[in-house]
Amino acid sequence: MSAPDLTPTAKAEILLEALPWIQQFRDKVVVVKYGGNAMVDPALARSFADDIVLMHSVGIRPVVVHGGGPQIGDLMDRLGKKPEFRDGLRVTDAETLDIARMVLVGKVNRDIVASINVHGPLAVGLSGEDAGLILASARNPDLGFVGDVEAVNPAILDRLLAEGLVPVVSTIGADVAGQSYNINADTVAGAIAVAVGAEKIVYLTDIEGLRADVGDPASLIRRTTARDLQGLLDDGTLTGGMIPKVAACVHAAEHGVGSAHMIDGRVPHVLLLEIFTDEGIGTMVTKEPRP
Ligand SMILES: Nc1ncnc2c1ncn2[C@@H]1O[C@H](COP(=O)(O)OP(=O)(O)O)[C@@H](O)[C@H]1O
Ligand SMILES: CC(=O)N[C@@H](CCC(=O)OP(=O)(O)O)C(=O)O
Repeated sequence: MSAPDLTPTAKAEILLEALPWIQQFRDKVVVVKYGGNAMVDPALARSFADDIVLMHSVGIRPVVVHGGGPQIGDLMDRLGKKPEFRDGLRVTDAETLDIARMVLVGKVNRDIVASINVHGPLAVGLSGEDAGLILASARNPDLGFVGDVEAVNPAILDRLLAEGLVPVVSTIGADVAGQSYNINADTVAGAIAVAVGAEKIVYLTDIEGLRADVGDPASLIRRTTARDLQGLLDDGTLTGGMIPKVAACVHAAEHGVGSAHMIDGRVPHVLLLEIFTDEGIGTMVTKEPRP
């Protein structure tokens, strides 16, 4: 049913349903990981920007961490390079690092900042190299310039948030010698959520949530705990891009982030449905079981 079909009372009830959630999340930091697969449609990109601005307008402090895997893949194709992944991570030689940096920092970040700032001067784009935000180290020599998050220095984010701005972070980090690394965006989002003391982290992806059986849409896991997910990671049930995502949810939930969510970024305004409705949406991960 579209909004004009609702009675005035029904419309008011929908708005009122948001009230306790607005109160609960007021002044809290919510990290939103915007996956590359969830940003391919321009209408969805606009609905994402609307949701971030609405969250900000009711006093939530969003931090956007974005991916761009498919967009990096597209430019690699155009340049005649073949993407290769191991356990969900892109093997990154020096040329691929340049491509990832150009696409993430130079294109995807700019597009997100621009779409948020249509609503007012709110978003500031930065990469993990800015103001020492992400100290990286080489993850494994076989993967080339793929980084691990060694440490997050959240000072620049704290300053931007204190100014009422919305940081939009690209996931390139640097080591102490200034060497850049390509870091999986799910991993960075989890580490940033822990470092800024976020109340919640939300992953927008291209599937409705975590499935117990990837081939069976009816097997959506609505609620789970960090411990149960660690079991899935250890027994090899998860594949591809879900591995870093689930590992990051476990890390966040075990290090003080109230809840981690995996939701379907292909659904317009899915962020609002997750944050401001009673039933939520997708998969919720907490440290302890919740009713
Ligand atoms: N158990 C699982 N439940 C849901 N998705 C899974 C699972 N295992 C693997 N996947 C895959 O993970 C994909 C989402 O991860 P990824 O492609 O890295 O997205 P993003 O670009 O949002 O980070 C899904 O489209 C799905 O194909
Ligand atoms: C090391 C590594 O794999 N880095 C990722 C960074 C982008 C990313 O994570 O994007 P999504 O969130 O859209 O998948 C990559 O090169 O694709």
